[in-house]
Parts: sequence; structure tokens; C-alpha cells
Amino acid sequence: GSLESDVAALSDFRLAADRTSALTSWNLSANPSPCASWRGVTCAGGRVTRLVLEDLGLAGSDSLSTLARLDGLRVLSLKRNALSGSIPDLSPLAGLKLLFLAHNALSGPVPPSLGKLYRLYRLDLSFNNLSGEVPPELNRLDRLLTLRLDSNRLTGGIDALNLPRLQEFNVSHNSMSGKIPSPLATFPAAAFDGNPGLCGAPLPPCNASEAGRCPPSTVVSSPYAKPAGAETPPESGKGKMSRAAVVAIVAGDFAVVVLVAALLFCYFYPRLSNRRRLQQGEKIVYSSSPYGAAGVVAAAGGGAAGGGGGTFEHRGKMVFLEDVTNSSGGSRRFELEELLRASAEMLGKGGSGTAYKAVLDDGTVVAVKRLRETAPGVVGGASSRKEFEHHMAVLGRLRHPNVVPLKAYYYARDEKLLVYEYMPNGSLFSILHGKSSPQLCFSVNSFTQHSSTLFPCVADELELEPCDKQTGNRGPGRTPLEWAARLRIASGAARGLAYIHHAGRRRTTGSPHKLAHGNVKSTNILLDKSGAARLADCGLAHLVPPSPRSAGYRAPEAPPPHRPWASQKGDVYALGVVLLELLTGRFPGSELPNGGVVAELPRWVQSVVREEWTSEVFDLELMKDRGIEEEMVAMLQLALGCAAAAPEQRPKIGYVVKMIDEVRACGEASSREESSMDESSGVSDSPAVSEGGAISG
Ligand SMILES: Nc1ncnc2c1ncn2[C@@H]1O[C@H](COP(=O)(O)OP(=O)(O)OP(=O)(O)O)[C@@H](O)[C@H]1O
Repeated sequence: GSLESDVAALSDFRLAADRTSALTSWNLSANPSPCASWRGVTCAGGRVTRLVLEDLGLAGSDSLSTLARLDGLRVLSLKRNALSGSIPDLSPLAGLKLLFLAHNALSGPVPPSLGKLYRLYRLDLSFNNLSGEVPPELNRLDRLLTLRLDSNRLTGGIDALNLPRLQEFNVSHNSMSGKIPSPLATFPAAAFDGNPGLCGAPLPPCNASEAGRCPPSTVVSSPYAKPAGAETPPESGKGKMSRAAVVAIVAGDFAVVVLVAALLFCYFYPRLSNRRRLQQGEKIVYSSSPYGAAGVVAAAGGGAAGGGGGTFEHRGKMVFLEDVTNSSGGSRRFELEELLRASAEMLGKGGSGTAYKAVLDDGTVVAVKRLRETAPGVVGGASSRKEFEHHMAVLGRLRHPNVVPLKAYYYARDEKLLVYEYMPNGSLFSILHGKSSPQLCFSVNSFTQHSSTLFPCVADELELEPCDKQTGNRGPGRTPLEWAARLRIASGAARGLAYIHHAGRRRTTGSPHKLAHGNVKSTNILLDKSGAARLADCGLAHLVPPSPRSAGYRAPEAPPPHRPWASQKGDVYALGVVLLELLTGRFPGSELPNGGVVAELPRWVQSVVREEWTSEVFDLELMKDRGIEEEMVAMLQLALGCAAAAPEQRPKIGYVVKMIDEVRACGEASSREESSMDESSGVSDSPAVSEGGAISG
């Protein structure tokens, strides 16, 4: 194909379909550049890639077949016209990603040849006169997110439909019959209404006599339960389960029961023993609240000030690096006693300690991190006060709009508290995954393989639970995070990191060493009150070893996990993993589609990209954003560069900041362009993938 052949096909289509002279701009003598001035036509790489002609009164019973010659097409939308006749063989449009033919007068069967458009994401044939059965060939469209066949005259059942990635499905108002298969039962009743012969959830149950007619549900192990983006060989995973799989599931269930019991033991045992210690009069400061769910930080027995012994036996003073801001905008300091009286709520328990939100008597809010005790010799350990104080002085000088400021610290032999500005809008982890903190998960099927290493009590923070395959391990009810917001967060985090890396060199901190963050990850990227991303926990990796939950961000050259370690190259690697997390929506400690459990997000992404399935890695949620494919691919390349296995191949942070900003600038420019173009030729109902279909694969 060439642009000339595309123009010839378009001209034939105009002749066959343009009854209302809507396409007068399609005139080579008046408008010699079709890509620039023909209505609804968009090109990329010298080919017509997008044709959007909606509500134009286009008609004709054979006009569609002329468009089958546009073999560079990615998007075809002819909604709300008057096209008639049957749907022709569109299989030459092998790169088509969106096909919208809704609200026309098309008749005849849904052609099996549509099953050859294996790159399709969205297929909408609703509101036509299509008849016959849904062809099983549609099951080949294993990337399909939308399938709309509603308001036609289709017959037969839908029990054979097997499209694991469907997000939008509608067959209402047809003449279909039979039982709704369980993988489709998650769609609302409205998706099936108006088919007198369909039964079973979410519609009323099939009654006994109908049950005879209903084909039995063959889906024991639902392919719909696979995590989104799972690699599925085209013909595998469909139909009945093998015996081995049944055995594996039964074994897995048993294993889960054992594991849950063990976890309950791990969870309750320390609490019971804490309670026993409390009963024996021991002081536990900042322990879980005795006052119910809200939690109150309090020194047992009326504040740490009241009495010797216990945790604050060797008391020091709060050392302020900068005043904190109180609720009325003024600045203030406080003593330890006041902090211990503050009401508080546990924010989370990390590798370096436990974080609390503390509200002082006058309403001033701060975040307090109680450092985990570490071995003597490690800076946070008992023997290195001087080093600790020096380190705090260095960190206290870090001031940047993308870094969480350290305000004060408290040092005693067995108690170290760090006071930070409180960030009210959560962490990147929480907004991306919909949970407050990460949980490494185990796959039921791979349990037996991993049980010896993962079996409980590995570390008390490591609360393993089965991976939630249905939701891709995301918490319920979260608001999707759109692409522009992801880019803004990536840019903020990279700028914060660049500041930290350059701070040492500029001697802002007085440190002779290059500074590194040491624990860049999504729970350490917090959002301040204006929504800007800020890096938290800067420099703590020098003090305490990271938690097992940081494992997925740790560069391959890092020493074993229990040793404190920080390097600038390691930070760039970790930022690369964060970028991959933003692109894929996957936490690098959750189950991956290839069955891996912990970490290795870069390796997984690389393997998928190598096989030219790039689009498979992206977060499905991003499919709603329009025209971002090129930006996503550019970010993916940058992320993989940062997460290169060899440290010398990773870019410097300054380059990373520049590249992210270029991608952002590009996106802003093209969204301006797109919105002006949409006024004349937009695809309605926001199809997810548009504009030249730069999603590769
Ligand atoms: N300054 C802060 N303001 C608001 N929330 C915070 C602040 N610092 C930490 N948090 C929250 O507290 C939670 C626990 O933080 P913490 O740093 O203890 O653990 P982590 O980040 O999961 O692991 P690590 O200790 O390895 O960094 C984080 O998920 C974060 O959301």
C-alpha cells in the first residue's frame, strides 16, 4: 500500500457512500494533501491511519468494501450513518485497533473474518440489523476490551464466548438464548436484557426445564480470572481444566488454609506478648493504640515524661532542623513530651520503622517516623550517635519542592524519632494500587514452589496473601489515575532525585560525599497538599536496611537486602522501576503474568517488549486516555534504560528529568492539537486508542 492507493480507495468510498455531499473536501485538485485537509482523515508515516466519519448520512450497500483497501488503518469509525448491506471481509485491515460501525443499517451475519483483526481493542457493531450467531472466531481477538453487539437480531448462545480481557460487553436486545456463562456474569443485567431466551446470573436463574436447554457452564477455571495482560498463547487456556490443574488447585486451597493459620499466629502472637509485657508494666511508646481504631500515640502510664525506665530512659532533646508550621500558618517547635501527648494514627510500617500522623495540642500536624532498632555499628544502631547526628544535619539541609522536609529528630540510645512535614494526599503507591501499603502476594498455583522460602514469619512485616487475580491486585473502589497525573508525578519524583544527587556536589549539605536517596519506591513518593510529588525517607537507607518490600526496586549490583546501601546509580534503577510501575500499574512485588512472584518487573517488561507485544505491558486503565501511545512508548524506553542491569548503562538523573519533561511537553502539545481536531472529526464515546495507533505490537 501507499498513500496513492489509500487516496484511490477513499475516492471510491466517496463515490459509493457520500449521498449528502459531506465529503466535498475530498477533492485532490482543491485539496491536494488528503492528510492535512480531507475531512476525517488522519495519516501517520505516509499512510491513512485513521478515518472518522460519524453522523454524515453516508449510505450505500457496498461502500464499506472499498475501505478494506486502507491497509494502514488503525481507527475506523463510521457511527451513526446509513450504511447498509453486509459487513465485508475487513481482514486486510490487519492493524485495526478500533472498529466502530454502530447505528447503521448493516445486515447479514457478523463475519467470522473479523476474528483475523487480532489487534482490535474495541469492536462496536451495536444498533444494526445483524443476524445469525456470534461466530466463535471472535474468540481469537484476545486483546478485545469492548464488544458491543446490542440491538441487532442475533440468535444462538454466548456460552462459547471467551474473551479474557473484556471490560465492556453488551448483547442486549437480540434474540439470544441459553445460559450466561459465569465469566460474563460479572457484567450488569443491562448487558443481557431484551433477550427472552437468556438466563442465569445476572439475569434470573434458568429454571429446571430451561436448565436442560442451557449448556452446562464449562468454565471451571475462569480465563477471566487471569491478571490483565497475561500472556495467553492464542489457543491455550480455553475450555476444560486439566486434571493436573484441578489437583494443583486443591493442593493450593489446602496450602492457603495452612498459610492463613500460620499468618494468624504470626499476627496475634507478638500482640499477645506485647500485652503481656504491658501488663508487666513495661513502657511501649508508639505502640498500636489501646484506644481503638483511630489510634492514639501515648506513652503507657501517662507520657514518656512521667517516669524513668522503659523506652526513654536515656532521654535526649528534640533537635529542630527547621520550625514546623502550625495550623494557622505560624512556625513553632515542641518538646518530646508534647509529641508524646499528641493524638496519632499509624500511617504504615515500613522497613526503616513505623510512621505515624501526629496531631499536637494546638492542631499542628506532623509525620513521625520511629526508626526500627538496628544492629550496633549501623548508623541507626546504639553505638553511633555522632554519625547519626551528622547524617541528620546533612538531611536537614535538603530543601526542595519535591523532597519531604525533615524538620526535627530525637535521639536516645534505644529510641530514634524523625519528624517530617505531613503529606496529606497519600503516596503514589496508594493512588496507583488503591491500598495504603504493599503486600507481597503468593500465587496459589506456585505456592508449592515457593512455600519453602515464603512460608510464614520470614519477616514480621511480610504479610503474605494470595494474589488477587480478579483485580490485578488492586484495592476496590479506587479512582483511576490518568496519564497526565502519572507524568506529573514521574517528573516531580525525578526532579526531587536530581536535587538530592546534585545537593552533595553543590555542597549545600556540607557532605563531602555524593548523596543518594537509597530507597526510591512508590510508597516513598508522597503527594503534598498541592498534589506535587515529593520524595520521602531520603537518606534513611544509610541508617537502616530496607524492608523486604523494597526488593523489587533494588538494583542487581546491590549487596544482600539486610545491608544498608545507597548509590546514585541504584536510585536511577529504582526510579526506572517506579516508571514501569506507573506504566504497567503493577507493583514490583506482586504476581506477574508469567507466574513469577516477587519483583523482576524490568525483566518481565523486557521479555514482553522483545516479543513485540509492547502494548500488552501497559496498564489497562490507561487505555481510556486518548492519543498517548507514543508518549507511553517513549516513557517505556526511558524506564527500561534506567532499569538497565549494568549500572554504567543507566542514564544520569539530569537526563531522566529532561526526557520526562520532553514527553510531557509533547503530550500537552498533542492534546491541544487533538482537541482542536476533535471539534471537526472526533471519534465519539472516547475510544481508547486513537491517532495513528502508535501502540506497537
Ligand atoms: N511525611 C509523611 N506524610 C504522610 N504520610 C507519610 C509520611 N511519611 C510516610 N508516610 C506514610 O506512611 C507509610 C509508611 O511509611 P514508611 O516510610 O514507614 O514505610 P514504607 O515507605 O512502606 O517503607 P520504608 O520504611 O522501606 O520506606 C507510607 O506508606 C506513607 O504513605
